Parts: sequence; C-alpha cells; structure tokens
Amino acid sequence: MAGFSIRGVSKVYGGTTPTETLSNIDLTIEDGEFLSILGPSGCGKSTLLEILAGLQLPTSGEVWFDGEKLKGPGIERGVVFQDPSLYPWRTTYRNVELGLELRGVAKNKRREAAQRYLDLVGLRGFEHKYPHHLSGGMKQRAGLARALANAPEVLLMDEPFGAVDHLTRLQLQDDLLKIWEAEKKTVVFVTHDVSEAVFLGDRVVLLSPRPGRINRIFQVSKPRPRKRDDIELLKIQNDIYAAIHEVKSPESVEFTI
Ligand SMILES: Nc1ncnc2c1ncn2[C@@H]1O[C@H](COP(=O)(O)OP(=O)(O)OP(=O)(O)O)[C@@H](O)[C@H]1O
Repeated sequence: MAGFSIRGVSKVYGGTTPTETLSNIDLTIEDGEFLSILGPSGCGKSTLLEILAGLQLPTSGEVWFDGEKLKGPGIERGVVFQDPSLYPWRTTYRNVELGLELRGVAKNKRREAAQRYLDLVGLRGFEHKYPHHLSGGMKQRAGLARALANAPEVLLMDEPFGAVDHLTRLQLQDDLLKIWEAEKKTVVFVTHDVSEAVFLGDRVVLLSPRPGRINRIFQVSKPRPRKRDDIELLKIQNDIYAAIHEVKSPESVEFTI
C-alpha cells in the first residue's frame, strides 16, 4: 500500500529569524492516487515534497508510508526535480541505469530495466547520446526514466515540467499520465500551474502561504482521457482561482493559467 498519512506536520526552518514554512498539515494520500499540490511561490510545496521524500524531517507531526513512520529517504520513493541533473559524462542509458548500478544490480538486469523505461518515456534511439545532445524535454524524460528504473512505488515530482516550453510541457503531461496508468504508481506532483494541477490530478491540494497550510482540497472526478478544455475541468480551475483570491495575499496570485 503505497500511500502516505501526514499527521499534524509543521516545519520551521532555523536561522536568525526562524520561519514556520508549513503549519499543521493533515493529509492522506491514497495508494495509486495522482495528487497535485498547488500553491504560490514560497508556500512550502517543495518542503512538503521533501518531507515525503525523507530529505527533510518535520519539526513536529509525523508522516507514515506503507504502515511505517518515515525516517529518511527510501528507494520506494523516487524523486523527480525540475532540473534532472543528468551526469554530462554518462550517456542517457548510463544515466538511467545509475541507481541500479549503485545498488550492485547485475549488468543484464540493469540493461533490461533501463531499456524498458527509456522506451516507455519515448527515448528509444537516444540511449547512447550524451545529455548535451538532448532537448530540455528529453532530459526531463531521461530523469523520469532514471527514477522509474529504480522501481519506486511512488513518484514525487517537484515542478518537473517547469523549465520546458509550453507545447513540450503539454506533451510531457500526456505522456506522464500514460506512464502513470501503465505503471500504477502513486504520484505526488508539485506545480504552481492551475491548469496542469487540474488536468493531471485526481485531487488538487491548494496550499496557502506563510505559513503553508491546506487551503482547500479539490476533487477532480472527470475520467481520463481528459480534454484540456473540458467544461468540468475549467469549472474546477475557476473554483481554484476564486479560492486563491479569497486568501487576498498579493503574492498568492503568482499562478500560471
Ligand atoms: N533549507 C531551507 N532553509 C531555510 N529556509 C528554507 C529552506 N528551504 C526552503 N526554505 C524557505 O521555506 C519557504 C518555502 O520554500 P519552498 O521551496 O518549500 O516553497 P515552494 O512553495 O516550493 O516555492 P517555489 O514554488 O518558489 O519553489 C521559503 O520561504 C523558503 O525560503
């Protein structure tokens, strides 16, 4: 059961002026769910994702995954960042097999897994190219294949398509949904793009800033495949904008339509 139970999680970053970044987050993420986390810049989206990844510990509260209290990172939770940070001296294939290599997986098993996921993300034929020969979208696909090759139960994605052009972004969203449907992973997807959050998610968790709190959770019941101009999705987007404007913070309107 690759679900999370987040109970009363708060995060205070230290320093000369300690800041409460997250306050009292209670959230259950279901096994197999595609959950979007949406909010303005600085509301703590990445911090929450890092807590789920085990890269940060909450200051108070706790997170349970798969029936166990989280204490740190784990192979069952793969992370995909905006910058895929591929090693420039390794080919695409060798970047994708890296995690397996570090864990001592035999070469034939590595090859099998890397090729499977390179195919799945649409990079067949680019296995032997180096990262500088790949477009931004292709690098992001390679980063996704690298995460998938470790066979995680959960993908934790932090604005993974934030740095690619608009059309590539739409294509990557479609492809990610196909992969999610094929692989049956739990996905937690951080974005500040309202339409992306609604198009992708089963639910959209809207965070409000300073400190980051759950403002509202929007259910997106529309079955897939979805059309971007679907009236039901547009209505949810409008409801989200209305909720954002209710908060009335000048910085809480930094969203992409
Ligand atoms: N390691 C850290 N140490 C101190 N403060 C931090 C640290 N990481 C994040 N913060 C602060 O916590 C707040 C929330 O940051 P976070 O990156 O989680 O927000 P976000 O919603 O993901 O923002 P963005 O959309 O701009 O990436 C910010 O004010 C940030 O400066």
